[in-house]
Amino acid sequence: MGIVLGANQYGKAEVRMVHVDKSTPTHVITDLNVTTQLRGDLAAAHLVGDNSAVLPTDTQKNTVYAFARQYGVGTPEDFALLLGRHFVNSVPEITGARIAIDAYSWDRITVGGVEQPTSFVRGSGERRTTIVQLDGDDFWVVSGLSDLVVLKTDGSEFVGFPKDQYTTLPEETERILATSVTARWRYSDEAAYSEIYAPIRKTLIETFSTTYSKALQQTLYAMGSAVLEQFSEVAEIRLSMPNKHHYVWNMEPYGLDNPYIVFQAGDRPYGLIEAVVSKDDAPPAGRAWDGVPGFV
Ligand SMILES: O=c1[nH]c(=O)c2[nH]c(=O)[nH]c2[nH]1
Repeated sequence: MGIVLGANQYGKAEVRMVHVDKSTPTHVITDLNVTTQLRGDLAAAHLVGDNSAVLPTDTQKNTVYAFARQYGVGTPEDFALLLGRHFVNSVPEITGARIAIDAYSWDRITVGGVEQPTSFVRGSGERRTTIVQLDGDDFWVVSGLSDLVVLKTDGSEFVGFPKDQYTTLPEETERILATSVTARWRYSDEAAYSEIYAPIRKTLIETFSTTYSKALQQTLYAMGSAVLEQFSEVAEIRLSMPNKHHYVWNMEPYGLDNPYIVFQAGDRPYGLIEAVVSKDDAPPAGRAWDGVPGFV
């Protein structure tokens, strides 16, 4: 029997780094969670404990802080590319890298209607995300967001589904539609990451709102299509959307009616709707989706 080493990568997971840009009196805060993973010819490390090509994960962590100080951060995509290129050029045996960054939001505190330049309140749990893959000089950028929670109280139905002996769900022409959107998209060209993020997020939210929903599946597809139609740089978008069920609470035992006014917010289980939506002439994905969890 022979034993072989398969695919491997290593790095520092979840480096929490906060950068404050103080170049103007109105400070700008960037709060990141950075994961670095390197790959290449690391057989000697695994097979015989030869660490001559193993850039320590501790050094990778320090590089995150040092680069923030030396170069600033900019967009998560640009910072990930900066780090990845550095690591790929650091040790001859290291030929590839995967840098994943989640960005947490801070909103400015307003006092008496005036935005404070140096104090912040943590934003929603929503995160801006990026995963950058590098292989030598080649690179792939996936941008996205997660935990974008949206809800609508009208304009949603779910009817016409098959019924068998286990079906108890009533056909509903009125319901709350709510979800927590995780979206990731890849580009066909290099994109202006700082400019494109907010408009894509806005398109997702607006399409959720304006689409009359016959199912969360249809809403998901409409959201993905809208992004592809409006942004020529985006080749493909993947969406994962839990159906955050809201159950009409039965008031009959209390002798009250309940015309979709009072709901029980469900926790678990939840429907989980996921799809890839892409342009039919999208360039090949290459390594863009390698190791991206939580999608079809
Ligand atoms: O939008 C929905 N899609 C489903 O697939 C589904 N299944 C279900 O029970 N409710 C819903 N709602």
